[in-house]
Amino acid sequence: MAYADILLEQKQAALDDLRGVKELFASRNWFPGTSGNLSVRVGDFTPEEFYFAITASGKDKSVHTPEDYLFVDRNGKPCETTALKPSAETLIHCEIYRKTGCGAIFHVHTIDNNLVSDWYGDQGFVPAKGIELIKAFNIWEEDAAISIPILPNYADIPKIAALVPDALDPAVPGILLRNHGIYAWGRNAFEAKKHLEAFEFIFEYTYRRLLLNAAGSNQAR
Ligand SMILES: CSCCC(=O)C(=O)COP(=O)(O)O
Ligand SMILES: [Zn+2]
Repeated sequence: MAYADILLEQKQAALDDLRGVKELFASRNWFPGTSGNLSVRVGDFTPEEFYFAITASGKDKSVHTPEDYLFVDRNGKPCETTALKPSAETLIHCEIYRKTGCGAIFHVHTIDNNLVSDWYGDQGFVPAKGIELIKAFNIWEEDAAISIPILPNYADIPKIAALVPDALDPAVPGILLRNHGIYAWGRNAFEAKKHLEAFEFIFEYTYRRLLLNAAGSNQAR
């Protein structure tokens, strides 16, 4: 499918999804200092050809303007003539779409995801076990355990993007960059939001669990 074949209504639906999610996440302070980026895919998908709407780079994501989003292709190149620059991290979105065929990807920086990604950074994954919110990933087994991958936070984004395919776990719709933030995805904006919220719950739980464990061992001494 060529970009020109994508209907105006499909593009508008993607922009409406992005606007709603952006407003909600901004109200949670999930875009401090212009950080974070959001994308929603439009039209049909093949790994060789796909298109998505993504936030423009460096914008204040707590306000709405006519210059908040643009459409790009599978290589992260704008589909229409525009002065806007796609997110600096667009290539990471490209790799996630290409490998998973998902419909939406949301990236946020939070204190919890930064702290936990750094704490477990050397081992390369955050372990999570027996937390009810793991069910949000459609994993229903009792006392389920997952590992959330962590990649190094290179300044060179293509270098990070190259690591994405091998790091992905098909059962876990998210990936952390160490001391940077999380990318979470889903079949559509609803599911990507659900997954992101579940990850953030797990990170806050993990952080507080570590504090409680540390307090417990201090008391024992
Ligand atoms: C100001 S935060 C540093 C860049 C970043 O990590 C981010 O998520 C926002 O970059 P963008 O180009 O998408 O605005
Ligand atoms: Zn970022």
